[in-house]
This record gives sequence, structure tokens and C-alpha cells, in this order.
Amino acid sequence: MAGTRIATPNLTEALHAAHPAVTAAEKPGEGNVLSLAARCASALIRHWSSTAVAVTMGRLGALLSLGEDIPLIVPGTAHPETDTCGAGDAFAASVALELGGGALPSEAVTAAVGHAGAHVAAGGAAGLATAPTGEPTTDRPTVGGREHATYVTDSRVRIPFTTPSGKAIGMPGRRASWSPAPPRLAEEVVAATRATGGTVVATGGCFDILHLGHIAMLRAARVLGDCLVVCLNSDASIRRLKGRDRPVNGCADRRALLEALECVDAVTVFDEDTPEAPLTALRPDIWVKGGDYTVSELPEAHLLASWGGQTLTVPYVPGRSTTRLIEVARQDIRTMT
Ligand SMILES: Nc1ncnc2c1ncn2[C@@H]1O[C@H](COP(=O)(O)OP(=O)(O)OP(=O)(O)O)[C@@H](O)[C@H]1O
Ligand SMILES: O=P(O)(O)O[C@@H]1O[C@H]([C@H](O)CO)[C@@H](O)[C@H](O)[C@@H]1O
Repeated sequence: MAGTRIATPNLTEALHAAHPAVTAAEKPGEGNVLSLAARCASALIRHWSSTAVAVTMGRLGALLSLGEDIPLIVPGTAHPETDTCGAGDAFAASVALELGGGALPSEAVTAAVGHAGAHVAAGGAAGLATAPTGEPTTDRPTVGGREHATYVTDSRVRIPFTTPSGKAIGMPGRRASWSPAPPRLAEEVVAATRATGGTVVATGGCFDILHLGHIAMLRAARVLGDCLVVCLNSDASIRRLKGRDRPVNGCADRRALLEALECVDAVTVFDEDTPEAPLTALRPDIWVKGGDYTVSELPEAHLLASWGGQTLTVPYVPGRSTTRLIEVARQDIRTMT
């Protein structure tokens, strides 16, 4: 396999191939699957002399290892009981096509997870069946013979989301009214998650002006476990780290915006320059940062490892940063004056 750009075993194949380098006692479904996948991938890079290994894990997506750096996890999307036949082939073919088009391994794996997810969402191998006209079979719901503008589906029923006339049709069981849940303390969320044997995921940052990259990272982090706690830098901490003109948004606003996100279960604020204090207090199982970081820039990875925790990065959304938003805003002001 020497010279292979990216090998794409599923977790069972990776565990089998990495035996006995990876503890045989650990089987998928036991312990932290992501840690197991990372260990298998790292062992297989050496064993196969391949440049990278991407371990596919169904709805958990794929974990990409390039060797010693922090693994990249690209979460998949949960699909109800559908035919996943061919998803692995769709993933591997997509990786090959992306690499052939000049994509980086991280870009190729990110795109391939999306393509494999689309394959499953379309019904897997069964979804490839075509109508006599050669058109893909999609039994989209219709109203008066016309297709709905958009629809929400799950394995049980297709729920029209809006009609062609734009009338939104409510989802069965939707609550008549809505009220915001009060913010929860990080310690409480962690204790409740631990009490049910769940996996605690944490991330950290300044989150000064919330943007799409933040949302993508937070959502990707949340699906890796059973709760997500955000360690948020205080205003004084950000001023020391990013300059006296930062943050643009004060701590209360930054915290409230994060707490309003469905994927965030709790926020804890720290005043130091680095997140060691909240991490030591919470001892998360998984620490997640965006793909703009490498292992050398995350000293806290060693702290996580000290209690068996794992540090992962998730795909970076290009062109999104608070710094860029501030620069664009300043340019706009300059052009207006
Ligand atoms: N475009 C992005 N895609 C994915 N993750 C991101 C992106 N931008 C930031 N993150 C992640 O969000 C967290 C908070 O980062 P941060 O608040 O520094 O964002 P930022 O936009 O880079 O800010 P700044 O421009 O001030 O450095 C970090 O884990 C970081 O890796
Ligand atoms: O928003 P940022 O710049 O990603 O947040 C910083 O991340 C640092 C990183 O975790 C490496 O240690 C951290 O040290 C710093 O306190 C900010 O949270």
C-alpha cells in the first residue's frame, strides 16, 4: 500500500487491520469510538506506509489522520433507517475524485462525507433505481398534482414543509407555544451527562462576532458526544490575546448568543490566557477546535491526554473569521466617509 494517498477502511476493517497494534479488547461500540479510530488510523499509516488514513464510521462520519497531527473528524449526518449499502464505495470514489481534482486530504474527506451522506439520504443502493424514463425515482409529495416547494422527510412520513403557495404546514406534535430554556451551569450539564454514561465534548474560544465558521464548528463538535460545553474567553482575556480593540462584543452578549444555540448545552467563562482551568475542572472526554489549529498550537491537547481525553479538529469553513468581518466593516466605513 506504500504511496497510497488516503486509505479508507471502515472502523471494523481498520480495527482488524491494526490488530495487534491497537488493543484488541476494544471493539466498536465500546469506549470512545473516536479514540479507537484515531489509534487505528495512526497505526495503519505506519503499517501501510500510506500518507493518510480516513476511517469511516457511519453517521459519525470519517476521521482523517495524517500521522502525528491532531486527527480531523468530519461528522456525518444521521439518517433514519435507510439503506446504507454503497455508502463506503461512494465515500472512497469521492475521495479519489477530489484528490484527483487537486483537493487537500482534509478537503477531499470533507467533501466525501457529504457525498456519502447524500447517497444514503437518497436511499442508498435502492435509491439508485430509476423510473422507466431514466429519471431518479422520487415519490415527492404533491398537492393538487404539484410538487411541494420544499419538504421534510424522515423514514416514517414525508411532512410537507411549505406548499407551492408558500403556506407553511406545521409539523405534527409541534408545541403551541415556545419559551427559552434557562441557561444551565457547565458543571451541572457535565454531571448529568456523566451520570448516564454519556460523552462530554468541550470547545473553546473567543467567539467575538459569531459567524458561519463558528456555527459549523459548534455543530460538528456537538454531534461527537452527548453534550457540548463552550469555554469562553472573558473580555480581559481577549484584550490580552487579540488587542485592545477587542472584543467587539462584550462577554454577556457573546455568552448569550452561544447559549441560544441548540447545539450548545452550557457556557463557562474563563479569565486566563488559556483554557487549562475550565478543562481541569470539567475534564471533558473530547476537546474540539476548528481546522485552523494544528497540534503545536493546542498545548491543552496534552492536558486532555493526561486523563485519556482526545483532541480533535473539525473542518474549517474558508473565508470566515471575526478579523475578516471587522476588516470588511472598517473598509465599508472608509468608503462611506
Ligand atoms: N471559519 C471557521 N471554520 C471552522 N471553525 C472556526 C472558523 N473560525 C473560527 N473557528 C473556530 O471557532 C473557535 C473560536 O475561534 P475564534 O473566536 O478565534 O474565531 P475567529 O473568527 O478565528 O476569530 P479571530 O478572527 O478574532 O481570530 C475556534 O475553535 C476556532 O478554531
Ligand atoms: O477563539 P480562539 O482564538 O480560537 O480561542 C483561543 O484558543 C486558544 C487555543 O485553545 C490554544 O490554546 C486558547 O488558548 C485561547 O485562550 C483562546 O480560547
